[in-house]
Amino acid sequence: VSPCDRPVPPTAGLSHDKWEIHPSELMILEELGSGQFGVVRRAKWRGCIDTAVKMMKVGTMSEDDFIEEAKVMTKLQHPNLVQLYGVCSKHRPIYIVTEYMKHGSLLNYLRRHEQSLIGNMGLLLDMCIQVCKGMAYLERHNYIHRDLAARNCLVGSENTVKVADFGLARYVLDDQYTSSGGTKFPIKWAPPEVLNYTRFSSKSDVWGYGVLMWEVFTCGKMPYGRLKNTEVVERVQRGIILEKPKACAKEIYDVMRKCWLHNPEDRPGFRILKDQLATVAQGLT
Ligand SMILES: CN1CCN(C(=O)c2ccc(Nc3nc(-c4cccc(NC(=O)c5ccc(C(C)(C)C)cc5)c4)cn4ccnc34)cc2)CC1
Repeated sequence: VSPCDRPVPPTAGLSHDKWEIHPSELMILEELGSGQFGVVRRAKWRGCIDTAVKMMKVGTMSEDDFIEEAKVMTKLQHPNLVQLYGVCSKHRPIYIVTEYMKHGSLLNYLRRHEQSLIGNMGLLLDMCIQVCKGMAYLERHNYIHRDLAARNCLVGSENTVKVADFGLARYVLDDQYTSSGGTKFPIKWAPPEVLNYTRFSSKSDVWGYGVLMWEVFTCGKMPYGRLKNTEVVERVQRGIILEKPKACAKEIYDVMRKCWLHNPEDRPGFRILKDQLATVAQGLT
């Protein structure tokens, strides 16, 4: 049986460091995007498995800590999580090799397909439910994402949506990104306890999930429009929340609002959210 017909091993498989991938196994192809973190390119692994390879610019992350954590991340396997296949850590820059998602980020997908998506509440809700399932799996494994947003979810074939880069934020060295006062900190997706005490939890991920739902039902609008981060912090502290998107049914907005309850304990967990959204989805058909 050719390797291309065998089911994709969730990790590098055979070698004793099953999370270590040898660069010779990768055939690097076109660039998918880039940023201050480095470059992402599509690649064929072992001749046939489509992957995305993040080539992390030296100095952007604490590499040894990440490589240690990669052993845990490769064990997180769910249909709505972008699978980490392994890392190439014997050279610099290190490569982070994941499954390939052919339609790119959920944020760009929403913006590019707004015309065909805006009236389709059922499809938008299904995207939210897929993300919720991936997040419920992470919650069950006591794994906190720390940067859940539409930009960090990816779209594959048949409108599959998966959560990407879970936990990666812990290894970013740029304190403009990691500290809540930094210019790159995702303020608009952060709850009060993160803004004030950097207290991350699955319940702070739930707040970010509420904002992701808002992004989905506005087809990729920027939350709080052009408000400056300081103005958003002030509003969030005062309990002012995002308004209901036009294309969103009231019972869906009611779920979003629960994600934005001031006290983390009052917010539903992802398991509860999944059931509530499934109930709303039944009501729509
Ligand atoms: C018809 N359209 C044509 C245009 N288009 C594409 O070019 C396109 C197609 C597929 C793409 N797929 C992926 N793209 C990416 C990708 C692309 C660009 C940038 C990034 N960025 C990152 O991965 C990234 C950025 C920042 C950070 C920290 C936490 C350090 C701040 C961590 C990670 C990822 C990752 N992937 C992982 C699995 N699949 C993909 C991305 C783009 C989409 C389809």
